[in-house]
Amino acid sequence: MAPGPAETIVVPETLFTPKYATHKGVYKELAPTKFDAEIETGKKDGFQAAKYPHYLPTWNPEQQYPALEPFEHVEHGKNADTTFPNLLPEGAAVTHLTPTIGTEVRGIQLTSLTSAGKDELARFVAERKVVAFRGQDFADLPIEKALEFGGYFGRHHIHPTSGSPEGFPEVHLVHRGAGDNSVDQFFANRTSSVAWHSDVSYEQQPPGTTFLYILDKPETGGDTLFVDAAEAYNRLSPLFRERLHGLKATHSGIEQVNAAAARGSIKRREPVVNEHPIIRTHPSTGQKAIYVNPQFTRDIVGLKKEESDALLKFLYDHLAYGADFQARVKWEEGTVVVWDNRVTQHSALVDWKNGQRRHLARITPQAERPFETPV
Ligand SMILES: O=C(O)CCC(=O)C(=O)O
Ligand SMILES: [Fe+2]
Repeated sequence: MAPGPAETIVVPETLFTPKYATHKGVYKELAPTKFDAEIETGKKDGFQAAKYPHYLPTWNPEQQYPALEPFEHVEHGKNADTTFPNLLPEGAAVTHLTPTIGTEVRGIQLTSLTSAGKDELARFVAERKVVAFRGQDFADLPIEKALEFGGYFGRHHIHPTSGSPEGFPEVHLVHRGAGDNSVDQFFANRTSSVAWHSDVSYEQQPPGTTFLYILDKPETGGDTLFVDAAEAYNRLSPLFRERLHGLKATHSGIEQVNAAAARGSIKRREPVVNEHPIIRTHPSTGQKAIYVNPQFTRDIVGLKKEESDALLKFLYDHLAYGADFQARVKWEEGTVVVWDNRVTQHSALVDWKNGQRRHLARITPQAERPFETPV
């Protein structure tokens, strides 16, 4: 898909909370060198005894990037062999978790895939929505090699705020709970950790095939939930689908940057707001899927506030309650989970025993600008 004209709105600095103006200064006291030294000497709370210390998160305020430029995305799944001979040769054990979403694969190594195998991977994941590859050596690769693998599927997304391994801002890290009180604290003022979203949907070209791999896990808990947004679309009546066709919604990255600022963290880029179709088409399967999520979608273009809120609430509830088109992935050591952010949403679950570490790394190739095709 050729990218469309650049209509991304870059939000002026003046719209940030006043806190943001001071946070850069405050953050200087946590200059990366001191921070890194604390990690190395194991002094920083929660950073001791990591299995993968080179994957511990750092937030380097010197990582400052210009607005993302449009790029031409190549969808490798498009020309893939849909019998998957290179991805799933004889001997691969394939178990579907549910009829429409979720598959577990054992007996193959992602890192040994040829280009044809990677093309099939993109297509297989688009069809199955989320696939857990067990027994992988991926986490043991040098980070450059892991990025080289992921870079086949699209341009690496650099997250505006998240922690990343030192020197690799293209890797998004999830790290919580190591010897600290953060799991209990999490529930101090909320009742649930469920937060459905499609990653960074505010970007003009949000991610497609996405990789998340486990580095360290709690004894039990910390599963990840996924919902099949294409099946969610299929469940709607033809009349209701018709109402959704042609509508667009805004997706905003402003609040995420503001929240990071409020906790004294970094901003790698100015946040953006983009409009995307509410129903997007997958470029290789041609499936239509609901593409609004409660984390980043703000309003439906052209509707009044109450109308927009009501319609979005219906769609969010429909996705969230759809246990009959959801899958729950349990992490095992050596698991790489690959999902297609264009046709799914997901949520981490913070339900494990306080004090245990949960540590994952995400590689997030960007894909095409979302588009809608006629029915
Ligand atoms: O921690 C998880 O299970 C998922 C976190 C997440 O939303 C992501 O990595 O995109
Ligand atoms: Fe996510």
